[in-house]
Amino acid sequence: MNTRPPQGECGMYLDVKGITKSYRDNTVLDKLDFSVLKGELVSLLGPSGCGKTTLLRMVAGLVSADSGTIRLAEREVTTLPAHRRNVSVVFQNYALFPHLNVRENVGFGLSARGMTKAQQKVPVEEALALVRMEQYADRPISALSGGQQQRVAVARALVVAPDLLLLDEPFSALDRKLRETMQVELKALLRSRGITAVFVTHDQEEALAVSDRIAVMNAGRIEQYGGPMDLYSKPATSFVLDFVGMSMRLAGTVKSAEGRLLRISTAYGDITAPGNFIAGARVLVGVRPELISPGLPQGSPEATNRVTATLSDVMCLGAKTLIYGAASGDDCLVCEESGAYAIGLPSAGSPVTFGWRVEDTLVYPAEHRQ
Ligand SMILES: Nc1ncnc2c1ncn2[C@@H]1O[C@H](COP(=O)(O)OP(=O)(O)OP(=O)(O)O)[C@@H](O)[C@H]1O
Repeated sequence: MNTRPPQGECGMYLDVKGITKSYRDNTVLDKLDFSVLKGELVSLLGPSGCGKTTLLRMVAGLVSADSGTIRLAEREVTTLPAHRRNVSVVFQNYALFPHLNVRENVGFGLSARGMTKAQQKVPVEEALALVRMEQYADRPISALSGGQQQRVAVARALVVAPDLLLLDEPFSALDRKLRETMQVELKALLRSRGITAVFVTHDQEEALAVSDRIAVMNAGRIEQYGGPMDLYSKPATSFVLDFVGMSMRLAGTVKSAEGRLLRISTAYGDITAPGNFIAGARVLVGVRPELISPGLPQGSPEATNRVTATLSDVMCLGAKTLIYGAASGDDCLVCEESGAYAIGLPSAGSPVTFGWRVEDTLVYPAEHRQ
């Protein structure tokens, strides 16, 4: 159930404005703006070192900002210490207390708030029930699996009824299958309780799976902030194209520009694309692999692009097959077919044609920040 209020019915629940943070001459966050609506599940996605954890810890009150403001639930919290923000954090390593059992771990935040063991009983049992760990209440932490420890960490975070739940790579220590199960479970749990949460992850599939919106971060700034489909189908920058999902990527030079239609030369042939560049501009052409066919796509020839290369590899991944063409430099020639498409394809070394629609072609300036 989606308990997220429709946009416009409430103001920003978390509102981070103009945040800057430097360590000596290393600017980790650069005049960053970031906001979350009440009930939203948002991911901070980006490569290692881009500043995700620093932003999360700043919202939690564990790191101070050099400048800028943070408002949460209609309160200015910029200089409030962590324990006065009513924010819970689930850390990557769970940070459970090994000398306490499951029940004592979950009740820890309530003890810190002065609640007696008797007063804690009901909320702790409710929190354990939420994560389906009631039967483990008396177990020592050391006798739990990784997934069970993660559930305890979530129960401990939720038992204090936080205004905001922050999760720093919460699934990264789990194997792929368990991670996927936990993503589905946690998303359903947060939705059903209307909890506002911010996840930090460097895993784009995880961000796409769990989030209402994703903020893609690069070098201390947010490159794009939007819904998973928006980011995937309309990446605002070549960095987002690269970081979210796979893509065919070709370096090119604009030969001519007529209205909004560009003619671009690439190492594999000329193509046509919509865009706003002048002749001579160096560009990066991007196309999502599932929009490309090995051979001409359906439709009129004028509406299609076609490049030819030598088939270099075919990877059958079960539900889909990736077909690669030999490419030079940073170029990547790839298309995706559903199912075990490899049967009947020419062998490596044969020529292969990649075809796609003009309107599915994305064009960016060639230079971009790494
Ligand atoms: N206490 C600190 N002192 C000095 N530099 C720091 C400190 N904390 C973080 N940094 C630097 O800030 C930058 C951003 O770190 P941060 O942990 O926020 O990145 P991240 O995007 O979360 O990366 P990862 O995915 O690897 O955790 C890095 O260059 C890091 O070395």
